[in-house]
Amino acid sequence: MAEGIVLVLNAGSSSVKFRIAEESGTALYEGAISGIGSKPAFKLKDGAGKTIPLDLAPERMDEHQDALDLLLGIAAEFLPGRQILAAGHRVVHGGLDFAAPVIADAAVLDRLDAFVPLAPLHQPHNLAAIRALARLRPDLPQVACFDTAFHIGQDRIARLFGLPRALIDEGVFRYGFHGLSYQAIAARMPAVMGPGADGKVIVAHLGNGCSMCAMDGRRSVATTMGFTALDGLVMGTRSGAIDPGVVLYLLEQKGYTPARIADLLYRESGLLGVSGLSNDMRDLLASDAPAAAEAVALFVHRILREIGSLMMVLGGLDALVFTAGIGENAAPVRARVIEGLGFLGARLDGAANAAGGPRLTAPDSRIAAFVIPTDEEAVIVSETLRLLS
Ligand SMILES: Nc1ncnc2c1ncn2[C@@H]1O[C@H](COP(=O)(O)OP(=O)(O)O)[C@@H](O)[C@H]1O
Ligand SMILES: CC(=O)OP(=O)(O)O
Ligand SMILES: [Mg+2]
Repeated sequence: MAEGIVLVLNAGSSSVKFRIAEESGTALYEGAISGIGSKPAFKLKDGAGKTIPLDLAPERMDEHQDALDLLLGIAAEFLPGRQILAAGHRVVHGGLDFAAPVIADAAVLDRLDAFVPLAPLHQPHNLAAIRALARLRPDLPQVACFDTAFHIGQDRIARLFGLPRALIDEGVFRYGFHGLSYQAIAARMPAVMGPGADGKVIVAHLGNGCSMCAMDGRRSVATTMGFTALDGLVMGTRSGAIDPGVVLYLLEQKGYTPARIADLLYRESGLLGVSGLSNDMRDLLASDAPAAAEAVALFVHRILREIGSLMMVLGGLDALVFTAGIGENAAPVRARVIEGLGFLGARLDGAANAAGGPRLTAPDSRIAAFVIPTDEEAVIVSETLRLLS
């Protein structure tokens, strides 16, 4: 009998990234459906990364359900006779309740609804994709894999805010995110870094959302994101950490509504807000506008400040790992971060950095730096199969 396949979905606000994998984990196809709610675009690649030209996308795609319909059609057309065994999903917020992947049945979905306000850019779409697929394929086992789970073993002190105990007791503390990415990196680190992988390492996930994770023995000991994915670094459209007094000022002095403030902090700030130009690091690096340069400078400055903070939690720093869209591709950003650690003995290897690594530092560098491409989808495939077996 032909091997079954696993469908992986990483649903965002207007897009669904997907992978179709063998039971062995080998990727057969992957891609993204973007433009949900407007004009859809469809990208498909084979397992070797080669683009497959397709003219399938309809004129309009109103809902995630339409995207999933399209995806199931693709699976049937390209993999005739293959049975879909399960679907695995990235779910950004699992709160305190979910420390490991679970079968996402109706009762679990109802509990996960509670975290929608804490991850408005992600959680509603993650859950919508699971529900849409459940309507199309009610018998298909669906597994939710959480971005918060990797951080759950952190010391309690690393997770507390200095807030009244009653709020702490109801779960207002630091959860941290990008855990599927950090899990993928932690698994790859020994092959790329050797025994140093088990030392004191800071992983910088710099994508659309940005965070850093301090790892010791490849376990999370602290991270820059907190109760929500707004905290920490400057991101594409999110502010990162700001003085909470700014929120009070907007509410009390400027009459902003909570919804207006949420839009401001999640969608209009970060690189986009500071540059007034774009949320895309490529555009900013190519621009000679002073505000674009300022946005990039702030992005790097905030990374360096947070490295300082995470190093103190680790009690030192052996290595730095860059990953995700900016971390994997933006050599000028990596160079500025590594040069910022020069006083600690970090020595950039400019040619290696320009070539994309994996090692970015000279042999005599006291802190090693690497690029390791992330693979959230691979983690979801293996977790989904593990849960089902
Ligand atoms: N060649 C590049 N140079 C600089 N930045 C890049 C490059 N390629 C991608 N990026 C950045 O990576 C970001 C997307 O990161 P990615 O990890 O794919 O995001 P997500 O998966 O969260 O949507 C883009 O917004 C862009 O700023
Ligand atoms: C949690 C988060 O910020 O995810 P992303 O980077 O995919 O937006
Ligand atoms: Mg991402």
